[in-house]
Amino acid sequence: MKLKFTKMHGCGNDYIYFDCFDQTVEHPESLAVKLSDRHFGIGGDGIVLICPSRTADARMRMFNLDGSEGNMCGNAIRCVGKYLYDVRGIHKTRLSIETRSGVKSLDLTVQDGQATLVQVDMGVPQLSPDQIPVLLEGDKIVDHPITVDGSPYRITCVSMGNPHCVVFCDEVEHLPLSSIGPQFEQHPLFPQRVNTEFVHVIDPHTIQMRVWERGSGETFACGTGACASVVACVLNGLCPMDEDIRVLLRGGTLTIRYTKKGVFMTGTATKVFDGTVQV
Ligand SMILES: N[C@H](CCC[C@H](N)C(=O)O)C(=O)O
Repeated sequence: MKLKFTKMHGCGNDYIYFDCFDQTVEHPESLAVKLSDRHFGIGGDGIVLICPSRTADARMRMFNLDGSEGNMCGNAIRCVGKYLYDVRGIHKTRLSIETRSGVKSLDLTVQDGQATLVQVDMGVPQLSPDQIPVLLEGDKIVDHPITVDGSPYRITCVSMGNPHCVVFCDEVEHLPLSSIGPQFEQHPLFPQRVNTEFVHVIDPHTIQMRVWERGSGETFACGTGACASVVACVLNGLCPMDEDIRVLLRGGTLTIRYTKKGVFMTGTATKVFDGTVQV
């Protein structure tokens, strides 16, 4: 069977997108593993299905590199918004997209008939340990000491519809992420595994972040992770609320604002190419 796809990325966090309005994708879990391979497949951090929805303009499903289904993806949702506007011709600058963690609202900036910048209302972060989930006591987990692979770390935990653990570091460029990332991901404190952000605060309005994603490993950016990092910065008194914070990622920059109403993420969405694949 042949499937049409579009390769898109948000700050270098790249996925293979399938339009499921017109075609059916069977076994997305195994397809994600096969097609994400950067040597034997198309290459990507996973796959995303853009499906019809009864309650929103579209429904999105995302599958990590290992085939596991994520609840939410900040970089993918911006690309889905761009796809709906540019390709499916839904010419509204406010779009709603259904995810496994609820319906999200998007505001598009359009230039020359194409969506360039997308702002997403990412909702209110969840901080209680059972909602993240993390097996620790308390109403929130802020600057909490844990041991990972024999070394001490301090973690702040946030759910942005998916679980995140934020660790503050003096620098992130030289971190051996491929060895410490999996130790966090598989740590027994996180029964559903976890996405881990390593954050260096440059100044109260600028942070640098690297991420080890549950199910995909190190990616060039993580939208939900950037939001979780800014929430963690506010909880630790490192960044202000209600102001734009720039999050510098390996593949670009996202602007995050944490307000009482929720977290707002703004960033680009980029199409790379269209293709057809035999599956
Ligand atoms: N890259 C994504 C997150 C993928 C989530 C996934 N790794 C999980 O929670 O299983 C983002 O931009 O938010």
